[in-house]
Amino acid sequence: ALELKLTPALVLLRSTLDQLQEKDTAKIFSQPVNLAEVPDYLEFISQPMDFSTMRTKLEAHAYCSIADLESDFELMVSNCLKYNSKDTMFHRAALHLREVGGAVLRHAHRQAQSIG
Ligand SMILES: CC(=O)c1c[nH]c2ccccc12
Repeated sequence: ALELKLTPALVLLRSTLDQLQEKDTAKIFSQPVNLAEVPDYLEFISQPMDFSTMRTKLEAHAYCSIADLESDFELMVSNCLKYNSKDTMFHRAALHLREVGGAVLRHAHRQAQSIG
């Protein structure tokens, strides 16, 4: 109970990130895109993002709000939509993650308001 009182923001950020990552059932967003395997990736994507990087940033207190977490989530999804053509599993997975992730984030914003 004390931990919840002292660091409710961090607890909420962690639980939101966990819920977002659970929706990535194919685990295509778990780790950074492998630049050795995808040598042209940085020709299209200037700022790569993935869930492991988001988790490192969260634990380093780089996120001050749900909105901060949300912008890295949106960056990660839009990178995927940009790099992968429409007829790929990756592109479809990004569209799906954006939809279901949006619901998770809307709920998290409401919870953040109630924490105050
Ligand atoms: C998330 C994403 O775009 C990718 C995740 N794994 C990949 C492998 C090759 C190209 C792109 C990707």
